Amino acid sequence: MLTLEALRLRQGGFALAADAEVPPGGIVAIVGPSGGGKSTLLSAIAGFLAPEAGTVRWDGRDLAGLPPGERPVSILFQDGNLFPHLTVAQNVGLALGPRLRLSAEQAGRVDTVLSLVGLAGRGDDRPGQLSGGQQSRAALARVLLSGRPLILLDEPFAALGPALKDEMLDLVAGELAADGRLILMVSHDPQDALRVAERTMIVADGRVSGPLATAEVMADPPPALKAYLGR
Ligand SMILES: Nc1ncnc2c1ncn2[C@@H]1O[C@H](COP(=O)(O)OP(=O)(O)OP(=O)(O)O)[C@@H](O)[C@H]1O
Repeated sequence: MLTLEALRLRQGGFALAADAEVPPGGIVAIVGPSGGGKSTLLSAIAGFLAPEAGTVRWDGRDLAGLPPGERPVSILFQDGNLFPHLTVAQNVGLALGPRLRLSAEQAGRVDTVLSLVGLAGRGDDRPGQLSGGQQSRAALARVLLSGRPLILLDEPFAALGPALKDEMLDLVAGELAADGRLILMVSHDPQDALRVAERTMIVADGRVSGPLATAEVMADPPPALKAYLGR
C-alpha cells in the first residue's frame, strides 16, 4: 500500500498537496494538465524531492530519509534510461547491483528477462544499436529484474508511435503488473489509461485526487480535468 499522508510539495512557486491511499497491484494512471505536478509527485515518491511536510509510506514504512536507491521504487523516464557505453545486458544487470561483471547465475537471469521483453540475443549490443522501441524494452527489462514493488513510469513511451506504444503498454500490463507490483503511470493520453489502468489519480489545481475508477473518470471527468480532456 502506498500512502501519501498530508503530503505538501513545493518546487519554486509551485505547491502540491496530496492525501491518498493506493492499494497495491495493477496500474494507476496519473493524469492532469501540463505543469499540474505529475512529475513533482513522482519525484517525491522516488526520493528526488524532499517534501515540505507530510509523509510517503510504503506498507506503513515512512520512506523519509531513504535515498532513491534504497527505496522500494524503480522509475522510468521518457529519456536517458540506458547508459550508452554499456551493453544491453550490462544495463539490465545494473538492477542486480553496481558490478558490471555478472556471475553466470546473474547473466542467466538477465537473459531470462531479455527474452520476456522480446530482446533475446541482443544482450551484447549497445543501446545505440537498438530501435527506440527496443530501448524501451531494455529499460523495462531492468525494472522487471530489479524486483522493486513500486514502479513509476514518467511517460517512458511518449516518443514511440501509437502501435509501438500500445505494445509497450501491453507488456507493462502483462509482465510488470504481475506479482502484485503497483505501477503509477503518467500519461497524457486518456486512451492509454483506459487501455491498461483500472484506476486513475488526478493531479490538478494544486491537489492530487483519487484513485478513482478510470472508466468513470473518463466518462464523466471532474471540472479540473474537463478542459484538459477537451470536453
Ligand atoms: N526545479 C524546479 N524549480 C521550480 N519550479 C519547478 C521545478 N520543476 C518543476 N517546477 C514547476 O512545478 C510545476 C509542476 O511541474 P511538473 O513537471 O511536476 O508538472 P507535470 O504535471 O509533470 O507537467 P508535464 O505534463 O508538462 O510534464 C510547474 O509549474 C513547473 O514549472
